[in-house]
Parts: sequence; C-alpha cells; structure tokens
Amino acid sequence: MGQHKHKTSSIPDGVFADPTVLVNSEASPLNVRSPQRRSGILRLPPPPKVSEESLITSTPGAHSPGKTSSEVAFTIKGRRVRAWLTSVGLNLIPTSASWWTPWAHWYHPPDCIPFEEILSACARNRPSMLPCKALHQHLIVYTFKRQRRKRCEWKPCRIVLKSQDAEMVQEWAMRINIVLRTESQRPTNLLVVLNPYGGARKARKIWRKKAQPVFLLAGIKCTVVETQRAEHAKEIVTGLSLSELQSFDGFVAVGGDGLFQEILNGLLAIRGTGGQAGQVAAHLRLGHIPAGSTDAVAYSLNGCRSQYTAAVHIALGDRTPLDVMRIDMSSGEHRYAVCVASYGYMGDLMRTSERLRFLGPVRYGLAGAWTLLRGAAYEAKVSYLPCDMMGGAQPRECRAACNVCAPALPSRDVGDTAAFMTSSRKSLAQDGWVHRQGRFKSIMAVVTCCRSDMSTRGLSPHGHLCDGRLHLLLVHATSRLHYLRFLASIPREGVRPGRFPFVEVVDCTAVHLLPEGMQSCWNADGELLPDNEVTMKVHRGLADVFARGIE
Ligand SMILES: Nc1ncnc2c1ncn2[C@@H]1O[C@H](COP(=O)(O)OP(=O)(O)OP(=O)(O)O)[C@@H](O)[C@H]1O
Repeated sequence: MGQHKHKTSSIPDGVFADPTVLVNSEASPLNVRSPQRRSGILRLPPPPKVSEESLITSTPGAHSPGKTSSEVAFTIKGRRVRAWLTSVGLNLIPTSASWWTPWAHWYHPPDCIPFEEILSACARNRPSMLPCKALHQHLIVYTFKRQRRKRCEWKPCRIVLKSQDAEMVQEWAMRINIVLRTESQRPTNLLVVLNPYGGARKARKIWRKKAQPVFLLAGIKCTVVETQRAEHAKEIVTGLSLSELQSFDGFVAVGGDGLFQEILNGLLAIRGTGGQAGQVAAHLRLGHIPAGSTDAVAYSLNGCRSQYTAAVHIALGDRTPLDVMRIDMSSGEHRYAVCVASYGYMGDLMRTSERLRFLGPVRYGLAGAWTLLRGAAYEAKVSYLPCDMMGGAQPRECRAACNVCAPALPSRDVGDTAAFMTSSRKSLAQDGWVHRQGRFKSIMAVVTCCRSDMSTRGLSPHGHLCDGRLHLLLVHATSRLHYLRFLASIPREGVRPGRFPFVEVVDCTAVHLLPEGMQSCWNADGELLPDNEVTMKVHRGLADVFARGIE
C-alpha cells in the first residue's frame, strides 16, 4: 500500500503476508491460553498493567454516556472523522473532507465497528508524504464487509484511521485487542484437517491464500494436518489424546462435505466413549472451509460458498447447534450426516461420478446426464415417523437468530448410552410409522436446507439448521421428461410440496428403507454407503458449528 493512501479496503492476499503485520501463526496479542504463544503478531507494545474491566468502563475524559474514551479526530481516506470507543465497539462520525481530497466527501465510514465484527487491530508508523510531518500513525482495524447484494457473503477488509498521536493510536489498538480477548467464544487454537485430494484439488491453495490469513489476523494458532487417504480424517480426530483435545477449541475441515463428515464422525465417536474425553469433545465446534466439489455444509451454514466468509465466521467464534442424522445400516455399521442422504438418482449419480473423479467437479454434470438418460427407478418400501413440529405455522426459511432453531439447546450427551449412540433401528419399535411401497426415482432425507451451487435456495428451502426434523422427499417413478422438469426446478425453488404430482414431501424424524429387486445405492453427504437397507434418525442440535446462520 502506498504511504500516502489510507484505505478501507479489502485485504489482498499479499497484505496478509506483510511481515510488519504478521510475524508467525502462533504469535498474537489475542492468544492468551497457550503459554508457548508469543505476543507481537501485530507488533503492539506490551500492555500496561491495567485491569481489563477498567478498559471497558468509562475512563476520565470520556464526555458522553456509553463512551469509554474521549473523542479523537482521525482521517480515513482523506475524510476527517470523530471517533470514540464504547463498550460495543468503535464509533465513527464523519466531519469534513480536506480541500485537497474532495473525493473524500463520497466516502461514508460505518457508524460503528462492533468489537464482535473486529478480527484484530494494530498500530503502525507511516512516514508522511509532507516534509513538515515526520510520521503518520495508522490505527488499522481488521474487520469484514458484507457484499451489497448478498449480505451473507463477507470479505475481510481493513479500516485505516490516520492520526498523528502515536501514543493514543497505540493505546486504542491495545484496548481493542484486550476487549477481543475477553470474548470467550473466539477460538484460539484450532486443528485444521486439509484434504488435498477433494474437489478441484485446490485445498492447499485455498487454505494458504484465503483461510490462513484470516486466522493469522485473528491470532488463532492452527495445527494443520493433511489427509493421506479416505477415513484418515476420522483417524486423526479419534487419535487425539485428552490433553490435545483440551487444547483445541474446534476442528476445521478444508475440503468437501465428505471430509467434514469424517471429522464429525470422529468427534461423535469420541463423545460415544464418554469419560473426560467425551465431555471435552461435546464442547468442540466444527468448521468447514469449502474446498470440495459441492460444499453443501458450508453453503447451508453461511448462505454462500465463500471461503473468506467461512473463515471469518470461525475466527469470530460464531456458534450454532446443528442437527445430525444417524444412519444405521443392516450390517450394523453406522454413519452420521448433516445435509442429505439420497437413494436412487443421487446415489447412482454419485457412484458414476466417483469413477470420473479425475475430471474434477465437472464429473457431476456428466454423471447427472448419464444417470438421467438411464432413467432407472427402484422398487422399495419406505417407512417414516411423521412429525408436525411447526404447529401449523407457515414454514419459514432458516436465518440467523431463527426462532424455529432458537429454542434448541445443543445436546451435550456423552457416553455409549447417549441417544445418538443408540441405533436408529430402536425407533422402529415406536408407534406411528407410515409406510409407502412403490417404485421411486429418488428418495432423499434432507437434514438442513442443503444449499449448493446447484440449488442456491436449498433442496429443502424450509429446512432448518436445528429443528429436529428431516424432510423426506419421495420422487415416484415418472418419465425422463417429467423428471428433467423436476430437476430443472430445483436450482430456482428447491423441492416444494405440491409442485409436481409425482413428488411427495413429508416432515419426519426417522426413515427406514427396505430395497426390493434391483438396487441403487445411498449417498450420504457425498459419500457412498456400503449397505442399502438403512434406518435414519435425526438428533436435534447434536453438533456445534462455527456459524450463525444465514444473515
Ligand atoms: N489424501 C487422500 N487421498 C484420497 N482420498 C482422500 C484423501 N483424503 C481424503 N480422501 C477422501 O476423499 C473423499 C472426498 O473428499 P471431499 O469430500 O473432501 O471432496 P469432494 O468429494 O470432492 O467434495 P464434496 O463432498 O463437497 O462433493 C472423501 O471420501 C475422503 O475420505
């Protein structure tokens, strides 16, 4: 960045790597838990001995309620602003623009940058262009901006506030960082599992260019492990010792839905063992940096497939409970999934696409066309346990602070007697199962809304992150043309009840499928299951994820 430019800019990749800002991934003024973490990632002076409480209550000189500092004049992009700190964040009011920067009139700084949206702050000296002024002090606030058209899509940015008062700038940077440090939900230590093999094989680059810089700015220590083979991610997680588990705040998958699912399965396996490790695992959160082919998990959590957005949600320490579906196979094996399990068309598509993996994400289009032309339909007996948890209310799309999901407390069960550890088959003994027998093109049990590039509003637009419901989509045998019309409608509106006579949509809590005759295969969150006779049951809010829902 030029010395004379004062930007409120998106952070280009190179800036993250600026050695004056980032020294190493472990060092940060925000890192307080790990003794080996050194201070100084942002080159801040050592904090003076002052209690944190006194920093977030009023200080002498503050002359208006709510203020925790006096008003100070800064310049942002040539526009003068008055700024002060409150217990909520950094408040800004624009005043005038310098006569030599008339364009600054068009720059409107935000009224407030809340602490909860700040990744970190730092102070930096900048030589002035004018000979009469030796140094400019920059207070750099690292935050994010929302895209104008798509509010849920975030991009990291920095706001550079220029002043000539070096001491004040350093003090403000320090005070902001101290407040961030008190936000207990922010992670300080993460285990990052990266699948270099997933999607377009760009996971390493995505990590290096997009996610890691955000975590560095937020002062998060990351331990990165690359998977070597299928199921390795689960082994990595289950192989952690108790002290390692205690040191992490969560696990981050850099890959596709399959990788996320493996980590989730590993985490729930630890919870199933009970004891102290199970207790610790019950409080760990999962994050997904999309680097796969579909990335429905990240898309459904954040409303977009942006890696920056996912990384910022993780760095800010967002937390929301997520429904998890347990799938029990007749062989006795079980698997957990969070998006969708599908039999028929989507199962065939996945089986074909796995053979074409060398083509990258294009394989899905080719496999989809081939499966459609085959036009197979499968005989099966489907049973489900219906529910009406909406109480007749109009279905609503799930959003941040969703009141359908809100009442759910995340399940913290541990041990092998926990509900999620008992086979879904036990629910078959319950009353109220509804049975359907016939030929189906496709059968899908959708847990969340299940968004992806192919269905931006979700397969089930009214699916929620944490409502304890499955949406069972039964697509009865029909002609290829009708089925194509059904598929074509999904990207625009998802699967809606009543839209096509051959499509049934029911809300339920458990599903059982007994295949008859020729069989397809199950595809659970992008992974093929080895068995086709399955029972599935949803567990409300079983896992915690780094997300806040779609804004
Ligand atoms: N190093 C590796 N070599 C081979 N396979 C791997 C490796 N690491 C992970 N896998 C397997 O690769 C599969 C696909 O991974 P992943 O889900 O990350 O990508 P994807 O399938 O392309 O994306 P999506 O699931 O979003 O469609 C998973 O089943 C995982 O077990």
